[in-house]
Amino acid sequence: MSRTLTAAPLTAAAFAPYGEVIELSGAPDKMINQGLCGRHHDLARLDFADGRAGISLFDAKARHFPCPVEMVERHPEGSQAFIPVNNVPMLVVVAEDANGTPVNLRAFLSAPGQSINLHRNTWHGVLTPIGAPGLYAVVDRIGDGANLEEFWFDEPFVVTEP
Ligand SMILES: NC(=O)N[C@@H](O)C(=O)O
Ligand code: NI
Repeated sequence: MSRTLTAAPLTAAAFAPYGEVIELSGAPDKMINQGLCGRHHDLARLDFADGRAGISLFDAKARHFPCPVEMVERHPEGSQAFIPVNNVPMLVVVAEDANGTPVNLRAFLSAPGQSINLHRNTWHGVLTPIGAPGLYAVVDRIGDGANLEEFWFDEPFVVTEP
């Protein structure tokens, strides 16, 4: 089985089974602040079981293509959003679940200005900036109990650029 994936440009439609792409698209839902700000409202489905939303900062090392992917993980108790502070693109790897095993991996490369929100319990690669600085705000669940399930591949996948 080929262990090479080619990253595709990230689009809301292609990513829909896994989460939302948070980006400006069309006119704002509402003008606020005396007409000086457009509000693009409620762009992602946040979901936190038995916990609360938290905002953290991830300062991640830069990666580059071809990029090995040794594992994917998921958060059974909550969604997770990655918001670039410096507009640095990220490699987003996601997969379907087959009875606890990730299958049909897909790789996307975000464009500057794009953020993502991963739906609860969705297999994904860890935050992977393609460039520096890899500073991202992360909105995810803060709460008790385990919220991280990892799956390590016997042989890494390798993701090539679009
Ligand atoms: N483990 C952790 O906090 N980070 C991961 O959830 C990730 O998706 O990067
Ligand atoms: Ni995660």
